[in-house]
Amino acid sequence: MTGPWTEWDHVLKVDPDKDLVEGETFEDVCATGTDAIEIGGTLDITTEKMQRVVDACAKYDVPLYQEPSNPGVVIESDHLDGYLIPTVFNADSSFWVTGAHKEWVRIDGPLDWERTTTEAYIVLNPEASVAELTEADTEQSADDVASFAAVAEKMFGQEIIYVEYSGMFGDTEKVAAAQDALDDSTLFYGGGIRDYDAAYEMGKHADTIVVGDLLHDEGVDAVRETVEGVNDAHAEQLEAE
Ligand SMILES: CC(C)=CCC/C(C)=C/CC/C(C)=C/CC/C(C)=C/COP(=O)(O)OP(=O)(O)O
Ligand SMILES: O=P(O)(O)OC[C@@H](O)CO
Ligand SMILES: [Mg+2]
Repeated sequence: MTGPWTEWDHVLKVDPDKDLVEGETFEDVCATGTDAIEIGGTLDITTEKMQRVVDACAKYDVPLYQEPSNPGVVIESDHLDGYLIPTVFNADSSFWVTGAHKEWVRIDGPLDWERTTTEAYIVLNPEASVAELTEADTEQSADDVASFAAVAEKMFGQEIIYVEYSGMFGDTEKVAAAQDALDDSTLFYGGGIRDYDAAYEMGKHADTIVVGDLLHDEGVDAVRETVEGVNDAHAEQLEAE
């Protein structure tokens, strides 16, 4: 099974707990050229905040995905193309690998399986809320990261492997190592992409870059530059092939 993410170069992650830059609208957000919008964050997320973003983006044609940080914030909406559900491969407790998921299925199942896909996270910035929450073991060498990626694809059949540096620009060597370890899965990279050059640089290693805080801090023009950065990196790779 292959999903639409195999075609994505750029994902914009909208945090429903954070404001847009003054004067900007969700219409502007949907017109940045991003391939998909993922709605989620670690802290202070509610169904009301989720719903507000989904409703605001509904009439534009960019694909919309919810990325819930816990089962309690999942919303049902025809406007959503699907649900991207994190599972944190280097979390301290199995709760963040399969436990929260089991509770979700127990309480709300059977789920909308057709529209539900997991993302195998490898969390690498110890300062990020997501690392603190899941008590992730962020001390991972390039070899470790590559091995996690291989386990996720080959043993657990994960379609999306997500190297997560939320809040900081990561180590390109580790992202490249993850890419080398994968055959078919899509490699997402997220964290600290703030301009064209950072998007271009990570675009050389990742299949898809995820841009988050920049939208809330700098706004849509800065996001559009990151779309250009990753698109240029991928176009050059195609030419070189
Ligand atoms: C079973 C269900 C429905 C959910 C569980 C999903 C899991 C395992 C969540 C744990 C990891 C997590 C909280 C992912 C949320 C997405 C994410 C990484 C958002 C970015 O987080 P940060 O940038 O660290 O947080 P803030 O921006 O909110 O500070
Ligand atoms: O907010 P930033 O640092 O862009 O990170 C993006 C995303 O990977 C967060 O989950
Ligand atoms: Mg964040």
